[in-house]
Amino acid sequence: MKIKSICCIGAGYVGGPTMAVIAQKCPHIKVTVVDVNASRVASWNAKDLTQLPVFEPGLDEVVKEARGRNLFFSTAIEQAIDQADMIFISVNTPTKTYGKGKGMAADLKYIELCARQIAKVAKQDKIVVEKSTLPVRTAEAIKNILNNTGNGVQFQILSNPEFLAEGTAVQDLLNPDRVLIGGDTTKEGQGAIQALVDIYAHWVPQDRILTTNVWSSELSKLTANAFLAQRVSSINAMSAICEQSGADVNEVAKAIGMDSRIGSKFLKTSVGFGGSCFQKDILNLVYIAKSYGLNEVADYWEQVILINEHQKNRFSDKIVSTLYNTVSGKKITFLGWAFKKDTNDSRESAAIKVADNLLNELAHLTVYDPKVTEERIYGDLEYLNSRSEEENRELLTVGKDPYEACKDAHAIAVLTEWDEFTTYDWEQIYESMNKPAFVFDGRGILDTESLEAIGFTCYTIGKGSK
Ligand SMILES: NC(=O)c1ccc[n+]([C@@H]2O[C@H](COP(=O)([O-])OP(=O)(O)OC[C@H]3O[C@@H](n4cnc5c(N)ncnc54)[C@H](O)[C@@H]3O)[C@@H](O)[C@H]2O)c1
Ligand SMILES: O=c1ccn([C@@H]2O[C@H](COP(=O)(O)OP(=O)(O)O[C@H]3O[C@H](CO)[C@@H](O)[C@H](O)[C@H]3O)[C@@H](O)[C@H]2O)c(=O)[nH]1
Repeated sequence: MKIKSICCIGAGYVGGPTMAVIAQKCPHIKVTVVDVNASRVASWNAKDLTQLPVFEPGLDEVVKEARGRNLFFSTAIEQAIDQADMIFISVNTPTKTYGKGKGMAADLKYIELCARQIAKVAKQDKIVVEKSTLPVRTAEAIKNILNNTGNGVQFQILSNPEFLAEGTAVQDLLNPDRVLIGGDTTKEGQGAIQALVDIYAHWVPQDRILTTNVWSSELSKLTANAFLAQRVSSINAMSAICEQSGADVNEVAKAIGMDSRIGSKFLKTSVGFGGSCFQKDILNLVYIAKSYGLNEVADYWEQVILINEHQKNRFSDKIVSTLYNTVSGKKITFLGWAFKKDTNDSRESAAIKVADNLLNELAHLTVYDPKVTEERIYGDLEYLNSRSEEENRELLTVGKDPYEACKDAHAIAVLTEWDEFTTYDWEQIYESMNKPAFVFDGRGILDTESLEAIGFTCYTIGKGSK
């Protein structure tokens, strides 16, 4: 089957960039990305490309090339479903906040809504592709809904999880380690797999396109995230031992990473991993393990989350204990709020928890982040419900200029590894601060030796005292 028209439901961090790259690489395919969120769709259609709802290096160029040619963003969901041969479901699958599995299981209500909408609208056979990250065997539920329309339309369900990381989304999409496609072993299933393989083959070498059964594909996505997050928690656990023992976690990471069996990636210690995926997907895995009665397996993976919580708390505790056990009324400046550099996304960012802990101690926080909006920062805090909206706004201000933000601070805490933080005039910052002036580097990006030469007292995560 040759695909002429694609619809993607969900114009978020995955749907937008993924479809933009497919449209760029396959100019003969019409790609329509639809969303219920009209303002998000309007931002994707903005003339000024700096207003795209997702900030990703290089994305503006891809959108500029394809938008209006064969890439469209729209709220006309039914029309796009009707016209498409292939429909990607790329909606959010957050952790459930209610009922059975609350705080752990994936909330599949948006997925089910999509399946029902496709079932209602479709008049011709279609291939439905799970792009969202889903619990293993979700395709079964989607299939059930789609196969019970009674109108004779045939659906093939594929699993095609996305492995892009934010901040490098365009690079990851253009040059993926692998593309994973799971489908039925039937003739029709294999035909659907081939149709999707043919799309990716426009730019991805064939040997990097991996096909499996649906369940392996669904579970591989959760497994990949669990393994990646587990590496971060492992090195973060070691960072605590390094601080006590006088070892340097960067030296330890380098030493173990040179072992080709271990490898060097994902061994950078930090104030804790964030992002919309790691925590959500591991909790989902824990829930799945528990639902199969595999409690020991569930406990094993849950520990990755518990260490991550510990790391964030350890960082805020360190700030409080170093500032003579009280931060009440003291100005502390956060450099960074995003969960990693080069993204405007702050979902589950470690900064949120560290801020919440310090606000509980009545610290006065000023946050400067090059990309995260003020609205989003307050939104992140309000979501926690730890105090009233007014109290959050009283205790925390959002700075527009880093030098202004650091002025009169007792301490600076680096929460995100933005490159620009390393280029600041740190002497000027030092002059403007309260003394003693402290720097807490939660990302290990600053040159502590030169900061100490200026007069700062520094703490770097994972570095013991000499
Ligand atoms: N963010 C990432 O880096 C990343 C990477 C790989 C996989 N994933 C997975 O991809 C999925 C999407 O993640 P995201 O970060 O793009 O989420 P997102 O919240 O940025 O975007 C999802 C979009 O879907 C829309 N939507 C929800 N229900 C809808 C419906 N019924 N009809 C039309 N639109 C609807 C929402 O309005 C929203 O704009 C999740 O399952 C996530 O786990 C995310
Ligand atoms: O050595 C490291 C690597 C990462 N992190 C932190 O871990 C979090 C996640 O980083 P990263 O994985 O780079 O970004 P995500 O966009 O969350 O991407 C992950 O989650 C996506 C959503 O499922 C997957 O598609 C990607 O493959 C997977 O890397 C961030 O807070 C990072 O700062 C560290 O602290 N140390």
